[in-house]
Amino acid sequence: MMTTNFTLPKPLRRAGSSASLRTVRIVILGQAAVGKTAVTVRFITKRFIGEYDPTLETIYKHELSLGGDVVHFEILDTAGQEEDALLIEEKIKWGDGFVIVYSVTDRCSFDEVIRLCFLVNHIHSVARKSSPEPPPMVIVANKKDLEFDRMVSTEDGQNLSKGLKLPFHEISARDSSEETAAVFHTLYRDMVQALSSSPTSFRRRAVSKLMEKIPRIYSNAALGSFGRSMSCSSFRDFQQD
Ligand SMILES: Nc1nc2c(ncn2[C@@H]2O[C@H](COP(=O)(O)OP(=O)(O)OP(=O)(O)O)[C@@H](O)[C@H]2O)c(=O)[nH]1
Repeated sequence: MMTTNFTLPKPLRRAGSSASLRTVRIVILGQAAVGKTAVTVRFITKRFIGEYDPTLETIYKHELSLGGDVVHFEILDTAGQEEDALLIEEKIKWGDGFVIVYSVTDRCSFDEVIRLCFLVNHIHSVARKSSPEPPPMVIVANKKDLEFDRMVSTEDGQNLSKGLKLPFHEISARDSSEETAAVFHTLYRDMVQALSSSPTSFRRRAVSKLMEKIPRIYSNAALGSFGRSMSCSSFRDFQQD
């Protein structure tokens, strides 16, 4: 299991247990070919794998030790092409936190970020009336290694993130496992903070059966051996009802 020196706010640690287990659901959004799968697989396996099936939509399950907690990530890597509004709504409702990816080599993918952020905020504000705060989100500018093909400056990305009041990471999934992991650590930290300020914000709601049809891959399987099935508690366990 991978470990990191990530520090959690103490009040959220489960009393009496040294390593608690929590489940976080993350949805990766962004236009086609911006590197959503590359970012997800880089985080989970620390490897960069060049080509993937663009149509394959997957939920990756991955366990990681962060600041003394065992965190069970469920990461939905969406297919980037235009799709059914109902389907995207179900996926957004399913998620607790969101990574919105664009490519620095693709101006259209950058323009799409605002629409996706508003869509996430809108769907969550309707679905989770009890929690008025927008859900945790991170903006990711990927492919920064392709400097000669760059169409979106770092400053453009920073200004967008300031305007939307969201964290911003410019990364290369191809070149850096650390930069990629930092995206998920930031999001996880914000999810923990959101939970402490709004304990009902991660209450699970019923989602469509369509979500059950998305294939699941356990990180151990992605690494070449079959993963264990785990029985685990979820973020709900940390709500103080
Ligand atoms: N140079 C470079 N290429 C990258 C990087 N990240 C992804 N790619 C490449 O970009 C292409 C698309 O990557 P994917 O991860 O399949 O993109 P996606 O957003 O999941 O695409 P869809 O599934 O079609 O939505 C592939 O050829 C990757 O190898 C990066 O950081 N640098």
